Amino acid sequence: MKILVSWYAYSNDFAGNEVRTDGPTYQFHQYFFEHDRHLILSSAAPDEDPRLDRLINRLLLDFPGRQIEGRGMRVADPIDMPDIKTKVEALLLGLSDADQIDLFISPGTPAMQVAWYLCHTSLSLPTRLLQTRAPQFTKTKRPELMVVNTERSAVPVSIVIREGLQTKEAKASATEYLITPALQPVYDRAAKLAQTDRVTGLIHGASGSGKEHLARYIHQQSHRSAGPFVAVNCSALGDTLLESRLFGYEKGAFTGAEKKTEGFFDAAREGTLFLDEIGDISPYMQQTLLRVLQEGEFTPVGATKARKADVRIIAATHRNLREACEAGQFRWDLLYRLSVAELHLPALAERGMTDKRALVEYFLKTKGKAFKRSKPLKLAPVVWKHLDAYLFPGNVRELENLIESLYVFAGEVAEEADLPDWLLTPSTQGSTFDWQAHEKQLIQQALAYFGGNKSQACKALGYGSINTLTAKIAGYGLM
Ligand SMILES: Nc1ncnc2c1ncn2[C@@H]1O[C@H](COP(=O)(O)OP(=O)(O)OP(=O)(O)O)[C@@H](O)[C@H]1O
Repeated sequence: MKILVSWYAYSNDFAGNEVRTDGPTYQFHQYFFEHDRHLILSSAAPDEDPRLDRLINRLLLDFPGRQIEGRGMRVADPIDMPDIKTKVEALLLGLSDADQIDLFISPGTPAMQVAWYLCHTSLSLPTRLLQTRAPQFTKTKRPELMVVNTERSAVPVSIVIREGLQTKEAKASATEYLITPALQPVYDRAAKLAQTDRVTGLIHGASGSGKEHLARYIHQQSHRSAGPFVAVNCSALGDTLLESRLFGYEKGAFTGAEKKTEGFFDAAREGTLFLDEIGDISPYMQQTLLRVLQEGEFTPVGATKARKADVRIIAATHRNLREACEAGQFRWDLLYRLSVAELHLPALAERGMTDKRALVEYFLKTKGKAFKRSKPLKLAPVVWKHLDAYLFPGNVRELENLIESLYVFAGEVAEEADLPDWLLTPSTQGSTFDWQAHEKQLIQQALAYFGGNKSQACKALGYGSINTLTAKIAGYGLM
């Protein structure tokens, strides 16, 4: 899909209240539009710009059948470049499935043009920068279209950003993050998010599935990596404590506030603030946080002046926040603010057998180093079978802890006796291993876990095709 994105020009696209047919937006449609969709941006709040509606209606009237949409970007100050950049970055990330995103840069303020330029050079999205030359400046007396050649323009900031990104790649080395095939799409998305400066991310995933790990990855890949990464578990703190910890407080703000204290927003300045279990915060904190996200400022408890928040927020939750919103427990407007870039981490059982085995190998290696073993621990075949059979409801953390405990208790080779009881299912215990009973039980467990969904069960069990699973289900009389 080919998408065109542009601001509209407040004066050049209008003469009074009338749409100008010699304005840049109209002329683009008249001469150059060959796109599947045009997103026209306005600095007003969504659905609050009658001029934008007028422009779109006129274009649709004169160029019927075109897909043209308006988007209110809520930019309070049209020359506030960092704010504009953050907002268009978020928008562009949401279009990341497009084959081509053409940024028509002629309409808009210089700050808007610079923001387009920076997005084009710093995000690895399929963007092109397009400009038009007005007819009065061309020999043909028709407007001309130009693709801006960014390779030849030497704007230092883009070079700094690119160099910055390269060093960060080296920093987040492959040994810290095991990116298995099932995780690749979510880590790819995370890497794109990392290239933006302040776009907020929302990570969904069950407990122990690696949400904080992924948030750290985004931080380390971003140009904020030189700054701090601060993680806060929101569910562990009540309202008053959470508020004072997040925003800090003034001396005397409440009983026990003996000296002015900085909060996590200060501690994470120029870095990333990870808000874990965001789904558990109270309605009061939801409202407070929404204000901070909207205004980019926070006020320490007891202070009268607000401070600029220079952090990227990544939130995480194990809850389904849409359902929580429907049930009236979470604010839709906060969800929309947080979920500019949503990332879904699969539970370990959904990631399939190959992924699980890769993780076991990975932790055997990394924990071997941590425990200063000359050789990594080996697992007896029967131990592998137990691990295959177990669905790890506690996800990666549970698997990691298990390998650690084996390093503590096992010799050079971990045997069945080294495994904790809870991991041994009755059919897998004992010296004469009954593989068929074991496999039957495994299939039953997987089907129950995935609510009868065969394709998910098939993936978790590591069978090559669903036919294999269907045949086994029939063979074991599990129909
Ligand atoms: N891709 C990965 N590569 C290596 N280690 C990982 C990966 N994902 C998770 N881990 C490890 O698994 C453990 C659990 O991860 P993490 O703490 O990020 O989970 P979480 O989803 O944030 O958990 P919770 O919801 O309970 O806070 C950590 O020790 C982390 O290092």
